[in-house]
Amino acid sequence: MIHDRYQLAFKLYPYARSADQDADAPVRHPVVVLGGGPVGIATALDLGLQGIPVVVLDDHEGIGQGSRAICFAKRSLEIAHRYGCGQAMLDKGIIWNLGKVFHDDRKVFEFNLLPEEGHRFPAFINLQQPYFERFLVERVRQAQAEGAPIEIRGRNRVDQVEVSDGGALLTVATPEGPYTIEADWLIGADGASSPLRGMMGLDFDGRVFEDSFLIADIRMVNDDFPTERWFWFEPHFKSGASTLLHRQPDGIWRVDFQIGWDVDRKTELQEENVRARLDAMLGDVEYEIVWTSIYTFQCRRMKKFRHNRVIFAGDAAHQVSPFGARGANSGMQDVDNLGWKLGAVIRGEAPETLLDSYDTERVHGADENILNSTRSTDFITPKSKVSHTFRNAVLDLAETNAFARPLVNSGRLSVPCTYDGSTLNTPDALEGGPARTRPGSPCPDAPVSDGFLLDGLGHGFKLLAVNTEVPQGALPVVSVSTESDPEGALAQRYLGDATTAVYLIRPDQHVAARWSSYDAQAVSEALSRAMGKV
Ligand SMILES: O=C(O)CCc1cccc(O)c1
Repeated sequence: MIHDRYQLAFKLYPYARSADQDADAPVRHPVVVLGGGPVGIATALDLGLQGIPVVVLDDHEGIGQGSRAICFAKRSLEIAHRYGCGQAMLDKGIIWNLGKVFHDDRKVFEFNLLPEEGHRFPAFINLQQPYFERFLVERVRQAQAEGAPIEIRGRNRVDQVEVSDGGALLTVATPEGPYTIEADWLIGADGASSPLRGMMGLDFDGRVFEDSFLIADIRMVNDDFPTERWFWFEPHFKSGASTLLHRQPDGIWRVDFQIGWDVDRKTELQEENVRARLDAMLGDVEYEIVWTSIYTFQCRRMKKFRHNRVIFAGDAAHQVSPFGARGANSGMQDVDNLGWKLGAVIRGEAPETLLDSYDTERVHGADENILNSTRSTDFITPKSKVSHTFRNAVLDLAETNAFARPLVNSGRLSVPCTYDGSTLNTPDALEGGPARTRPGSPCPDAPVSDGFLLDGLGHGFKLLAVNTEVPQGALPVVSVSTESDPEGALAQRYLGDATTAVYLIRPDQHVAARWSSYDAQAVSEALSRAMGKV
């Protein structure tokens, strides 16, 4: 029997009997993904679009209710765009770049997350997680129709895993009884409480935060709040020790109230108690409560994300607080990193050890997210009288003194990390090159003659030639000229003080190497290193 753990927002992959259930012996698949959330489906899309057969197993038949993650960062949209569904997300989402911070009844300061032009995507969109997931699944359906070997099996719950050097044997429960399948590679994208992690006896290291937040998603018409992120420390309306406000599509607003550790959840979630907080905040405004929930959080990660042929991604591997929106967004960066590496290993183009770099690079990313998340949580919820006094002094100072503003931390919002020190990087050889595009960096977008740079980079290794000639050879070349960008964004992001540049770009659009001119031997060595062959 398979019980629902939650209600569905969209039923997208109803149970259907698979031929594997009637096979005499367990059928073997190159990749099995556990979990049909954003990370699992994006992994399937990434691999399926490379032509690698993937089976996704999920114990539900679609996407769970509740808006949950609502802030999707520029990098997630760029990744989704490469998969073919970023524009649909952008069209539905609420675009925002600006954040405002308040203390009591005063505005302390505001910040712009994307203070420069020349990017296809904004710093953030707000979009309910069910929509984000639905766009991914709809793209899977389209890709399947075009021949991508992706299968999503709803109401398939993995109850047992036997891991071996060559992969894993899975026992899968279905409404028609259990069956077994084998996987060369098993991806654990089964969420924060990952049953796979439990079955393998693996655990987390990290910190539990003793505080609770009440989420209320409400439908209201209120143009007094613009499309910005508003964060109040100790708000004058006293609905919580802090309060966060975001606008979502469909006239919905997300309010997070910090309500303390020692709370009775049932009482707090009673409608009259939720309304009391909202009324104090909103005054004489009509609204309808759409969804409420209480969350606590932890900042933690698994020691290792790769366990031979089993690889963990997203919340199954690492968790942070919601502040900074680093949860779902870092999961998308995991997929971006894993997809091309696993594809190259399965095709026999790279050694299996390339996947160790997934571990080191994404552990590095998780540590950066955990550090940021921990710092913002400590600032939002000071743990002693002294730190509370210090925190409020910083807020007071920041109101009139710009130097204090970087110390205010209501959540540092998600940006992709730079893989400094990665063994896949070749030492920087572009004299005068900008720091933001040093080896290991995610490529910033830029305007080019026919649109945006990242569209041209697409998937697969590329050579990016800026103001110079590179012969077509083993790698596709993307040639751009700063003449086509009178505003100078391309030059600023990719040349700095140099006049010409050649970049080796990885399939996840991170810089692997850069030089001032083309040198076939140097490119060939850098490519080998980026494929984990050196
Ligand atoms: O603005 C932020 O820092 C994140 C907002 C957010 C993200 C996910 C859930 C949630 O309740 C708030």
